[in-house]
Amino acid sequence: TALNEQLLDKIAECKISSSNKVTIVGIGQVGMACAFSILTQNVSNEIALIDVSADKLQGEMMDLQHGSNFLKSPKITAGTDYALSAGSRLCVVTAGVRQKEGESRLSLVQRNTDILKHIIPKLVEHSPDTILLMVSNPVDIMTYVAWKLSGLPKNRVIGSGTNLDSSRFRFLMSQRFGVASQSCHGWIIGEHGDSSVPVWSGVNIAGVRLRELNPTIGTADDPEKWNELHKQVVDSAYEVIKLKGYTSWAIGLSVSNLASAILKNTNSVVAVSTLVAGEHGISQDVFLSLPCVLGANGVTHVVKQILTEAEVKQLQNSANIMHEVQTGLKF
Ligand SMILES: NC(=O)c1ccc[n+]([C@@H]2O[C@H](COP(=O)([O-])OP(=O)(O)OC[C@H]3O[C@@H](n4cnc5c(N)ncnc54)[C@H](O)[C@@H]3O)[C@@H](O)[C@H]2O)c1
Ligand SMILES: O=C1N[C@](c2ccsc2)(c2cccc(Nc3ccc(F)cc3)n2)CC(O)=C1Sc1ccccc1Cl
Repeated sequence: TALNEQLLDKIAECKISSSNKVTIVGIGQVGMACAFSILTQNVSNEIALIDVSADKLQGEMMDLQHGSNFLKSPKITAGTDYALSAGSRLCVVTAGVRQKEGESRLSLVQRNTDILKHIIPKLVEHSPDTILLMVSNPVDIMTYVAWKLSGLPKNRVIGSGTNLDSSRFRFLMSQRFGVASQSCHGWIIGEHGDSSVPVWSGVNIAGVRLRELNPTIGTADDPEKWNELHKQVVDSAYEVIKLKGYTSWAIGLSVSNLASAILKNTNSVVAVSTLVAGEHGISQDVFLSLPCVLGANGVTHVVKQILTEAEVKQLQNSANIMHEVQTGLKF
């Protein structure tokens, strides 16, 4: 008899799938950092990789599989066929094309929209109950496009939004105070990237608001120039690109953290891009980041922050810009 039978007494069939399957579409720098973070942090042990380049898929799958001995028996599959994604609890989309030299933002958005037209419907076809987590840029617009293409309810279509912006902000805060980043509380909301909004009134350590200690914080006449912290969040993104050509580790860890909230139903409050129509006087169907309660059913609550008039104005301005770009898109 075969060695297998000599060694093992079969009791029952193995289950095909655990209940924590994650599909990652786009296995570039960001997609693979997401996969690696999710596996090494034991957020999931079932990952499907999907892309357009078959060789890269096979290579990345094999390379990850070879690390199985150091992980919790991961099941890693890879291919160009979306049937591989069937039964996913979460689908992370990092597929996209890079801005060409001198390419306009709108043309990049249309090219990335065209890519999503092929990706989103197939993900939903194979996993109708999935949650979509968009990372591709411009992420707030791509999350809106994914919501329209998927037909999923708004709680199950999420963008990584200002999650990375906020984590960079907290890191910079931790550097200035010499306190762990996880003990530095600060929320960046609104549009991901250059036009994000730091909510200075809420920046605190152990509940002690910096604004109460220094009422000029975040304004131009602050002698300690704390608004530099937000500017550094933006500048450091450009700095990393200049130095290594892309970003991967921080966004990978940020996505792994969001995946953990969803798969473990932790109901964590996180900054993510959600449909903000009805919040802070915004009426358009646009996705921007606010503090959201995130669990197994996606975004179940939005925290109603008390914002200054200036902060609300910035959000409404971003909403108008998003809306304008969205109406210019061909689906
Ligand atoms: N939201 C954020 O905070 C944040 C941070 C960093 C990067 N990003 C964005 O993430 C995206 C990916 O960045 P990257 O550095 O990994 O880029 P990359 O070029 O390294 O990877 C993109 C991947 O998408 C794949 N792809 C292209 N067309 C596809 C299709 N039709 N179907 C499936 N896969 C397809 C490519 O083959 C490639 O592997 C970019 O849009 C980038 O701007 C967002
Ligand atoms: O850390 C990054 N790197 C990117 C990047 C990664 C690979 S190539 C460029 C980056 C860095 C700097 C600018 C920028 N702009 C951009 C705008 C619209 C797009 F569709 C794509 C990119 N993007 C992508 C991105 O979103 C980030 S976070 C980021 C960017 C700008 C300001 C603040 C933050 Cl927190």
